[in-house]
Amino acid sequence: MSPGAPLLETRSLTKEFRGFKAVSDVNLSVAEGTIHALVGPNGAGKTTLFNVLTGFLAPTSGTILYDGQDITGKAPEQIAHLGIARSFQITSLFDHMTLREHLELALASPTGMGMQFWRSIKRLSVFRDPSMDLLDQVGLADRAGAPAGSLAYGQKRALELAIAMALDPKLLLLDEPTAGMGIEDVDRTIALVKQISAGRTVVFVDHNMHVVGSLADTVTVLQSGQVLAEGTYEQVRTDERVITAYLGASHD
Ligand SMILES: Nc1ncnc2c1ncn2[C@@H]1O[C@H](COP(=O)(O)OP(=O)(O)OP(=O)(O)O)[C@@H](O)[C@H]1O
Repeated sequence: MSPGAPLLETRSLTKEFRGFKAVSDVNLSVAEGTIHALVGPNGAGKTTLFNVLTGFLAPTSGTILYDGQDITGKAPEQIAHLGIARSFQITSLFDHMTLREHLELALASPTGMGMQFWRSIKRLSVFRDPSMDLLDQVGLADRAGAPAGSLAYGQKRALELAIAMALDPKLLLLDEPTAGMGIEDVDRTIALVKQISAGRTVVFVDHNMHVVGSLADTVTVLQSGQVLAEGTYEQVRTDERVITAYLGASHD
């Protein structure tokens, strides 16, 4: 695949809920090796689009192409196996498990060992070094033996990023990576996403325009399920249609 070719594409992608089009005729093209932001006022369809892209929801119509392959309608596990990882807006950690155990389990899952977790806990030790590498990448190596429940909020989100990285994904989807963070954690997360995006393609949703402006090569603005505008952050920021959409909607 040539550099800059689309790694992820959607064609006329539509998701209806009882006739209501939450995602409507979306043609998205995410170039390989880029960081691509999805923004839009509340209810624009960003989360629904993420859920469809990752197989958590089946589209009503349209096509999703990943690396030239039609992945429309595939299950989340199948999509994950193709190298697409997703971090969630809502935290999914186990408070009593240590950071290293979270990573060991995540690394074991793609091998199938995760299914036999309780029987094979000793065998998970083969994942100790790679777990430490991942924790190191997100600045949490010194907390490896601590229970996840003891982490501060920003550290929990960093741990979730490390878990998403355990798949060594080609495409990383981040759902509001800075939601609920204070400015220091936001800036640390921006730096972290930049660092882990090397050699990967990243699609993220975020309401924080500082984050979008700092990270995104391309920004797609959604409104009422449709693509309203697309371009660099500077281009969409000054687009009259985008300004009107944001002024006319409540957002956080
Ligand atoms: N399961 C569902 N059933 C019915 N309607 C839904 C469902 N999920 C989402 N919707 C509707 O689809 C529209 C898009 O919602 P979605 O959560 O995708 O927007 P969003 O852009 O992610 O918003 P936010 O920024 O608030 O997270 C909204 O009007 C929402 O009420």
